[in-house]
Amino acid sequence: MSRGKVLKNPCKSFCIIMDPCNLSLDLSDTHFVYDDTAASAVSSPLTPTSSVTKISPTGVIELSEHFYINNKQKAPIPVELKLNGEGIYLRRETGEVDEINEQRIRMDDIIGSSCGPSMKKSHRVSLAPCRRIDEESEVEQATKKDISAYLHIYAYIKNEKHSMRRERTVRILRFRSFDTYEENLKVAERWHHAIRINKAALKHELVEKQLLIFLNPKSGSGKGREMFHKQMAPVLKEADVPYELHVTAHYNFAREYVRKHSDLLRSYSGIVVASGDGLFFEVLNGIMEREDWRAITRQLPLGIVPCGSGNGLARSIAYLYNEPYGPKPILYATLTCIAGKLAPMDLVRIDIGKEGKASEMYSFLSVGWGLIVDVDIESEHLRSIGASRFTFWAIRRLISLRTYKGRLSYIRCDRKDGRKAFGTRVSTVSNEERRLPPEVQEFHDIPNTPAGAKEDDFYSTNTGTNRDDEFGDAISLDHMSFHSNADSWHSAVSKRTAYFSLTDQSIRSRRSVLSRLESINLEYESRRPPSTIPSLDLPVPTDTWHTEEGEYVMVHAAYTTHLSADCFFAPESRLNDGIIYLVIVRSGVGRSQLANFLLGMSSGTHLPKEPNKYIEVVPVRAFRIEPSPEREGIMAVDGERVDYGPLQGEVLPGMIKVMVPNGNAID
Ligand SMILES: Nc1ncnc2c1ncn2[C@@H]1O[C@H](COP(=O)(O)OP(=O)(O)OP(=O)(O)O)[C@@H](O)[C@H]1O
Repeated sequence: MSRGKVLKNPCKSFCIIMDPCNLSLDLSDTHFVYDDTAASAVSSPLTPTSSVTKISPTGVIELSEHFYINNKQKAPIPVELKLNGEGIYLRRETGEVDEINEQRIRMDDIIGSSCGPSMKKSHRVSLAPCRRIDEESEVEQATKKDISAYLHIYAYIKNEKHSMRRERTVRILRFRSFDTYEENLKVAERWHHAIRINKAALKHELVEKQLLIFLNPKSGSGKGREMFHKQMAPVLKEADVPYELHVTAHYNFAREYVRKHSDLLRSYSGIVVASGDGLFFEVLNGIMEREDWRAITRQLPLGIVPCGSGNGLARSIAYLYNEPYGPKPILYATLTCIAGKLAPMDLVRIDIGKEGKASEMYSFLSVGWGLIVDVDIESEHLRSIGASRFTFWAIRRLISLRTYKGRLSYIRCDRKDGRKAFGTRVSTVSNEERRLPPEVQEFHDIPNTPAGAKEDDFYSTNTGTNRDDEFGDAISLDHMSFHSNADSWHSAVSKRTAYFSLTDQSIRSRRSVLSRLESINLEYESRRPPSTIPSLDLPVPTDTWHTEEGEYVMVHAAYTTHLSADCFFAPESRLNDGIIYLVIVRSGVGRSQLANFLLGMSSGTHLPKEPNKYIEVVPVRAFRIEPSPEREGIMAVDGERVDYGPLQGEVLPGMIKVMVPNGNAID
């Protein structure tokens, strides 16, 4: 919202007609409405002669109309109202100079509108779900007493003073220029329709499909249901977003649903998880177990509404788009999920265990070994005391500090090279322009930068545009660098071969071998994303990997900025940077240094600015942890405990699409 003139007399300003910014969605009376007819003219209704409608070449509808703020004490105040693709512009036509006389509400901030007869307070409360409005009797009532039709426009505007808050604002337009309610309703519906069309133009589509929402009634404080009905459902209703709600009945309920549902793409416009990070992990892995995982990850966006205890992903998304998180994270995240904006996000494929006990999973948040996961998992039984369980247990663990021996390997990747390393630049390159190295010529789409173009022209940006080919292209480039001298790389679980390459010796009938290999590659590709690193059974190459052996207090790999709402763990991380931040704390670190590290995690000041012998952060694109078997410990993926033993992770850049707020991502 921008204001044209300095407010000198706020009492007379437009704010008198605003719903009082009530974030808890108490839909209390709005005392003032904009009438399309001045009160003095009601006895002889006027047809609004000033109404103007235009349709721009892009399909955006422009409407303008004069309204009045009727005031018992004073003469009606005329207000000019314009609606276009940018939003709503209001100008109060008054000669007085000591008042605000302009307002703009951005289309991005408007979530929807509704129109109908007067909404009495009791009916407004009925925005809460499960309550039915008897529309006929309402219309009858309205026609008897009030032939006006009302349009409610709902917006959530960033507070100018506290930009880290959004405030609910309702504008009510009253249409009563005509003799009957039906005629007035038609005019109101024209505005309602125009808002819908203009919002859709902003999203570049009119989404008619419904959202699939999973709600974990047990997550966080266990008030998931109540939070949904009080904070999410009213916003979805105001935005007129259709949805199908599934309350999870048990562990893996959501995973099974997304894995088995035959046609997710045709049924839903996106999946929203109203829960903690644990349920998001379930949904993600359910998708990756599907045959059509590639289509789903490209086309079906995932959203999260933080109802859990950790909420690292929701906090990271809000941070990266400079959006408020508290004091109403559920409300703000719901607004994010209906904003219609998507961004690619990296995943990390995790391989665990060897010798017949191998398993794989897809992670979006972190992998932990040592101190942080010990504190998190071991204090699980103290959940009832809330967030202070972490402080309590961290102090305990600082006093009796444990260290773990093991081997750590990784492929280093500088921040500025994160995207480059994976070749995500290539999706704009056509097949004809792609040049292939001799050993794989003709059957792998390995692209190159076209002549004359700068490499940077092809790097993906973090703007959330649709880059459907990102992941596929990333695989191709990696394949080029890793597979040219091998007959095959085995997948980490070693049951399947992820990718085949072709050496000169193996070519007898080039065409037939090529087509056979092509089909094998396609088959495996459809089952799972190809691996670019050796399986856990095989040693890592010494030329591209760095390996060290030692004793560690912890090793934590993070790929979102926040591990939980109050743990700002990897401040440099971006949703789609292709980087895993490996934070290593080595044995020998002083207790005070460690205490400062733990205390600094909430503000992101825990990582040393200068190279440090004991605490180090390394940007990598793949890592392997091999704990020494002599001591048992805890390992966790996205906060969930996994089998203790060898584990490796490899980043899959831009693998899924997530719902993000309107506005630009931070650099
Ligand atoms: N009805 C249910 N009963 C028991 N467990 C469930 C149910 N629904 C989901 N779960 C499981 O509960 C686990 C934790 O859920 P979730 O992550 O949503 O909450 P949380 O642990 O409070 O939050 P966070 O992971 O952010 O700390 C998940 O592994 C999920 O699979």
